Amino acid sequence: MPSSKRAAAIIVAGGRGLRAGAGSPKQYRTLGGQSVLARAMAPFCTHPGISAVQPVRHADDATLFAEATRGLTFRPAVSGGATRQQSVRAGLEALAADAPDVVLIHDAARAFITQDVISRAIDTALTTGAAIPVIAVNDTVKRVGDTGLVEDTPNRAVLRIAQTPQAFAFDTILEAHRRAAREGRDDFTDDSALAEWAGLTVATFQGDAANMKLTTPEDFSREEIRLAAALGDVRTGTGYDVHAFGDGDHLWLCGVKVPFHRGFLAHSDGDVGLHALVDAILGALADGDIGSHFPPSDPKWKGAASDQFLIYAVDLVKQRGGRIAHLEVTLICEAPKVGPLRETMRTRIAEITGLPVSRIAVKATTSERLGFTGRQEGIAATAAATIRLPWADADDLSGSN
Ligand SMILES: Nc1ccn([C@@H]2O[C@H](COP(=O)(O)OP(=O)(O)OP(=O)(O)O)[C@@H](O)[C@H]2O)c(=O)n1
Ligand SMILES: C[C@](O)(CO)[C@H](O)COP(=O)(O)O
Repeated sequence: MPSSKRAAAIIVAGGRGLRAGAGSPKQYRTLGGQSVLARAMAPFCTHPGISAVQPVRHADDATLFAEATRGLTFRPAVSGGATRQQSVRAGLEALAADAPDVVLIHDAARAFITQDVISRAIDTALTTGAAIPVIAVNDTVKRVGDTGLVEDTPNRAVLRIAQTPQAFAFDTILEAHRRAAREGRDDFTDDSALAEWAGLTVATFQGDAANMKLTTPEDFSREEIRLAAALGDVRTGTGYDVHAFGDGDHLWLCGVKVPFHRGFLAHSDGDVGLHALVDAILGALADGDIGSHFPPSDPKWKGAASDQFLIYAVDLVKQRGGRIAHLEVTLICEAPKVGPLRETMRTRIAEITGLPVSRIAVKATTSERLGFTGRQEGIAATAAATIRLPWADADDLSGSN
């Protein structure tokens, strides 16, 4: 877009959402933890080609609106009217004092708008003066009469589904809306229809099937399932391990060899930190514990380096198609001091697991000289793992399990 041109966006959120069913108007409901309105507005608020975002809400919705849009930057909302067309005009009038070159008019009910579609809207409107996003009709369409009988079958090759944002030269669409109001025309279901009536030529550009309008309860349940499937099956697991001190001159802690005046009494190398992490991952997988995968009775694991247990647990997650999002371990001991070793330990766990260091937390605490750790008889460790698995089946998602 030429830098001298300004594009603004109007988000119409003044409807009642009656077809979507009971509860708050649909634009204030959440999908995947975020309000429909925020999803619809945020890509405009952060688009570098949009100089101002003008929301239009129902006069009664000030509180719902404020809660749903917290954190976004936009012009003060104005109240809409009884129809979408009236709400659009309220938004246009609010922008008139500082008129942009083009205006994009978008339904708050289209929550899955992308910045690519917004860019196409700006570019096409700047060159044509009026442009709307469309997608092809993939089903055969019938014209059906009042009797329920099919009257004819329009040629679907020339039909398109119109979406928003619909984009226009600002002065032209404002004047068209004012004229429609003067002439008592309040029946246009989109701004393109109003522009066509006013004699404008309307161009089209490629829309996006994902940019559908949330209209019915089924739209909400389908999209909730889709978002949940995309997020995956997020699980957390916790782990705990203890080893007593024995003779020795070093400890293995979180995969790091730490010089110390004691060693661990253990079948393996006794690395409580890695053992707790392994148990946390196995817990998140609901797949037993470290003892069931590496029985202490098996001589194979005598003196074993514990990094192989962690590699094994990470592989189990991969085999299930999952990913580890976060690992954290807390060492509970009076000594050695963990603070100076923290970054080395994080780096070592990152090496073993293949995760970025930023996803690994190593913490430590004393037990205020209380209990076995306070008496320096050994070290305890707790751990937590957050993993993301693909959903196994649709039943999981519908909550019927
Ligand atoms: N008086 C109105 C009516 C609709 N809209 C907005 O226009 C968009 C598209 O309208 P629609 O999907 O029909 O929303 P509602 O009118 O809320 O739904 P319903 O017809 O089911 O009540 C929505 O973002 C809606 O909030 C508006 O700003 N003012
Ligand atoms: C503007 C619109 O979303 C384009 O498809 C549609 O016309 C709105 O229609 P509604 O009857 O207000 O849902």
